[in-house]
Amino acid sequence: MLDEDDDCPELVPIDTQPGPPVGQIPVTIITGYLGAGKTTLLNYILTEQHNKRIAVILNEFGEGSALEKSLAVSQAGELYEEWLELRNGCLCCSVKDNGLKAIENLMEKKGKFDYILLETTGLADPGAVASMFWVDAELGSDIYLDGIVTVIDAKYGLQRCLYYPFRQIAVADLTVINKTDLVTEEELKEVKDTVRSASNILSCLSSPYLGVCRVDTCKVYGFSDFRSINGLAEKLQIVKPTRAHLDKSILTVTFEIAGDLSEDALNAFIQDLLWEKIFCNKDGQPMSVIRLKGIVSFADKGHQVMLQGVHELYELNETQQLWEENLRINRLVFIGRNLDKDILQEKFVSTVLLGSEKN
Ligand SMILES: Nc1nc2c(ncn2[C@@H]2O[C@H](COP(=O)(O)OP(=O)(O)OP(=O)(O)O)[C@@H](O)[C@H]2O)c(=O)[nH]1
Ligand SMILES: [Zn+2]
Repeated sequence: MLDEDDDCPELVPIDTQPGPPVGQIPVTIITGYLGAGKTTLLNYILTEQHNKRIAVILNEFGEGSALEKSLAVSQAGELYEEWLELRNGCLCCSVKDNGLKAIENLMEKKGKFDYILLETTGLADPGAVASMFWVDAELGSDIYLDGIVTVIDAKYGLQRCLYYPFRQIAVADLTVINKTDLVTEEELKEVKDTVRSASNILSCLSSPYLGVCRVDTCKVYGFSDFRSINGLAEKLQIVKPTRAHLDKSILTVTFEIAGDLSEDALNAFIQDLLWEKIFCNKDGQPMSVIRLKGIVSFADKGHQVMLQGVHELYELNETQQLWEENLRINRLVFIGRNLDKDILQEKFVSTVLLGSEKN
């Protein structure tokens, strides 16, 4: 059961709020750093009984886009239907035109929705995404910004004084502190204090595990009762970005390799990478992985296995998805610093891929 945090302020109606625009569709932005639990929250909302037509838009970008898309599909089955593709990969510059067009196309194809949920990439500045909605409000669009939900990883989210999480908290209408199962009460308190100091959030929730606990989904969308677009504009004024663009030191490496893997060797590879940090790039700097995703094939398993990693934590779970006959392609996405594709791929092939020693 998800506890509403007693210490957090109650939802308070904003006096000057104009009320939800009549006949328009609310968009809720779900943001949060790499691996915080955004997709887990989305999956939860979508599988919950709600009698609402909810469209989901994933804002993926960069080199790993196609791969990440396919990973999201396998994770969520048929729930995800549309992706917001950004041509030049930089959210701040390109979202305004592309984003609205993607949403309007989606509605043309699928009819009207009750709600639209938009998951931003972990490195997105949600303010840039949000601003496209209020600018457009004046132009009479069919959609309007309902609110911003920020998911915080209680274990890793605030640890490293990261820039993006703070900005993401600052613009949030609702902060969901996730992964509280991974921290002590004291650590959780620290996270809550930090979240509060970084924002004037209307409400915050903490979730022991979004994947299994019940989130009161009404709190995650349907903000229009208590917030206004003007309020957001004001908040964004206060938290003007000091860096306009994505963190360039964070790289994405992806590769695809056909064949079966040794499960033990894969575990050893991941542990060397995430725990021992023994892999270095060509300049001798240790690779540091923030996020790891993959679909992998083990010889004795007919189903695809999903790999998920966030900092030092990782898990391998068998999915419902069967491999096609003779078409087993391992797909991996690494996001982090000092990553070198050639070195990672060579190490992976030589140590993890079965039969590679014969090649
Ligand atoms: N222990 C624990 N793990 C969680 C919880 N919520 C999510 N996870 C795990 O965290 C990992 C990342 O979750 P996602 O929902 O994919 O995170 P995300 O924010 O969508 O990730 P990106 O889109 O890659 O930035 C997965 O392995 C989840 O199973 C939680 O409450 N507790
Ligand atoms: Zn996600």
